[in-house]
Amino acid sequence: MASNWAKSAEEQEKLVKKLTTTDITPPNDSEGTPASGGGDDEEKPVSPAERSLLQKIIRKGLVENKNDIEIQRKDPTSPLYSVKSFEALHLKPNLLKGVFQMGFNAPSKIQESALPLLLADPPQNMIAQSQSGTGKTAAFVLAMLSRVDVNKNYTQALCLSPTYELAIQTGEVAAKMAQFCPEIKIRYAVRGEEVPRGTKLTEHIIIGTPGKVVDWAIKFRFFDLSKISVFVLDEADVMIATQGHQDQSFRIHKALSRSCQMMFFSATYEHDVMEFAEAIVTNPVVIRLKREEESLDNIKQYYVQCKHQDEKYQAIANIYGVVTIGQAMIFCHTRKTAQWLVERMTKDGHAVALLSGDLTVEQRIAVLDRFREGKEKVLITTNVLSRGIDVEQVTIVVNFDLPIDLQRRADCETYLHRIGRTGRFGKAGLAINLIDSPESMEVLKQIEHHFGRKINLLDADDVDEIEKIAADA
Ligand SMILES: Nc1ncnc2c1ncn2[C@@H]1O[C@H](COP(=O)(O)OP(=O)(O)OP(=O)(O)O)[C@@H](O)[C@H]1O
Repeated sequence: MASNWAKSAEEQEKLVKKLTTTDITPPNDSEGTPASGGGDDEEKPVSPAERSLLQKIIRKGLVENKNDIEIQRKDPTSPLYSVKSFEALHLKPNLLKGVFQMGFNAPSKIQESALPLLLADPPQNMIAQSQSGTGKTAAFVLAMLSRVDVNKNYTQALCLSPTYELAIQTGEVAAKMAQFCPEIKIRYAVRGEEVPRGTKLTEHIIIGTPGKVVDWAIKFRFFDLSKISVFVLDEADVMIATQGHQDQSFRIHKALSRSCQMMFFSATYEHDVMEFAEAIVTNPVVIRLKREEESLDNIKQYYVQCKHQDEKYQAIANIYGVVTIGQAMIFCHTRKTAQWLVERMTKDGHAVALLSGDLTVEQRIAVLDRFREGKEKVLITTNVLSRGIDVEQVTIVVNFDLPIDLQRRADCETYLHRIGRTGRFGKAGLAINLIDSPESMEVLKQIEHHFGRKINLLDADDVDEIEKIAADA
């Protein structure tokens, strides 16, 4: 196993070298200043757009959800039904072929209810909210692809995405789904894309960012907004978090025809998002799939008593040495600790990945891509960077430092998010907390008390025991 892990060490090492200094003395602030507390060790917060992108990159497949769909509609005469198969949607055969080619056997929960409405005649307006990964993008991409009439050579479907990268992600889904429909033409309206003055675009679908779409449609009239029959506003919650995007979206929306079908997607359901939604979408059907609560059921929790940072390192090395299945994530309090740990593990010949605020967006994507593909078994990160990103394939979570808030008390919400799993996973997980001071022991006690669950002591030298526990997880 160690050789497997070592295989990719070289590539990872290149990244690490860029990021770390040659000084590998243990940082003495691992339980020190909370990450949000300032200083040059502080991680910069990740923007909602970037978080959403990273989440998409690391995701392996559909996020399942056992909650029931909630549907509200103002017009009781609008048809409501759900489908259990893609065949039941009567798609164009080549489009259906593309859907199956992507490995989609049956509609996801949100798709079961959303797709019949999105494809209905007369068209229905929709506001849909469900957490990232539940199949929203695939749903509206399918709706756009089915609605366009390829005999008309002008733009008929428009999708607004908050950023360049998110628009590209959506475009890639559309290209895959339309792989057997070469007659459907798609164009990106994003930075770097230039169109000569006076051009009339003939692509059926445009996926772009609001600023570029305002330029192309309103300023230069490369396409006619009044001829758009499907308008999608994706990642609305991220959109409103980006300065100027909401106003630009309204400008675009104003130029659409009354008969244009409006679809509005968001991963969250806050008041400002819903206000935005209602201003854009008239007489909508609102579909909502609540996030499943995370829980500590099926998670085995342990702590390892260490005297100092070096012993914490040793504990990690022991765990790394015996774990042969699954992937692990190690959380450190500060960037400095994370970098120190990565450097030390790399020097000892272990292949580990570092997700750090020092990386550019492209580097972060590269790190997460490699981790998703299993090229590294261990991902070391700080909380600031990874908060809100679900890493489903991880079976072992190590808290090199326990999460604490500004008052240095246990941050139980973060602990639950790092360790917890929703019902969808079914399988067990393993959490190991490294304790090296009376303060960190106190934080552990607060966590135990908060969740009403005992966290057992584990001897990090007892490799047989660790092996057994990891194998059961
Ligand atoms: N019906 C399906 N069957 C199997 N996999 C699916 C299905 N629909 C979507 N997926 C896959 O599930 C993952 C999540 O889907 P999708 O990106 O559409 O979700 P999303 O809700 O739009 O997420 P986000 O909010 O991050 O955009 C993707 O990898 C996608 O290929």
